[in-house]
Amino acid sequence: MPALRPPPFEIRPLPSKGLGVIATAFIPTNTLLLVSSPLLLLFSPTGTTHTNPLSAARILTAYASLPPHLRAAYDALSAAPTEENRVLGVWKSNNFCLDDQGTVNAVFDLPSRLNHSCLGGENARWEWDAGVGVMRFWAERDIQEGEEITHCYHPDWRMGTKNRRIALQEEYDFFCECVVCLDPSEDP
Ligand SMILES: C[S@@+](CC[C@H](N)C(=O)[O-])C[C@H]1O[C@@H](n2cnc3c(N)ncnc32)[C@H](O)[C@@H]1O
Repeated sequence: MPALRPPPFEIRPLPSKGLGVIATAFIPTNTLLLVSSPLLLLFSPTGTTHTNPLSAARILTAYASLPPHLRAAYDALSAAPTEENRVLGVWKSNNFCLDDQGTVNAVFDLPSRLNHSCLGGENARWEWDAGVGVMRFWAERDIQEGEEITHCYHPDWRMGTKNRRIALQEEYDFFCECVVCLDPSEDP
């Protein structure tokens, strides 16, 4: 199934989140939102984790070998503020771990503009098609016009808002302002 053309969303600046993706029309559940090839794809036979990430040297070497148009797209992405090296900052902010073992990691262009929502607040999901080498994003539920399209960066975290925000800050370098964390009725 091809993704909708023109896409039913646009990238806009959002308060406290940088850029984000906003639906420009009603999007029914299970709509294919986008299909994207990696800008930078790295394999790690032993697998990566938060505490055992890819080495800076591997990321920098791979970045240096990118053709100029892919490097420009990579450079345009947002970067984690605590990384001194911007290439590493972009990797930290935007890399997707594409398999359960952490052996395939990649940065994409448009998928990088989707902000995070903690579990229950997200409305999109992705899959990695290793055979074709593309990521596909789908509407997880009906999305209303004007709603932000988000996915859950770390669905395993089922803890109170305070602890989840600390964990997100440690792993992803941002203070979460998602709908779940902003809901005063949520478990603090
Ligand atoms: C993958 S990028 C998402 C797109 C990004 N906002 C941009 O401007 O390109 C991840 C970064 O977006 C911001 N972000 C994502 N989800 C957020 C959230 N729930 N609350 C606050 N900032 C968020 C953080 O700066 C994070 O490092």
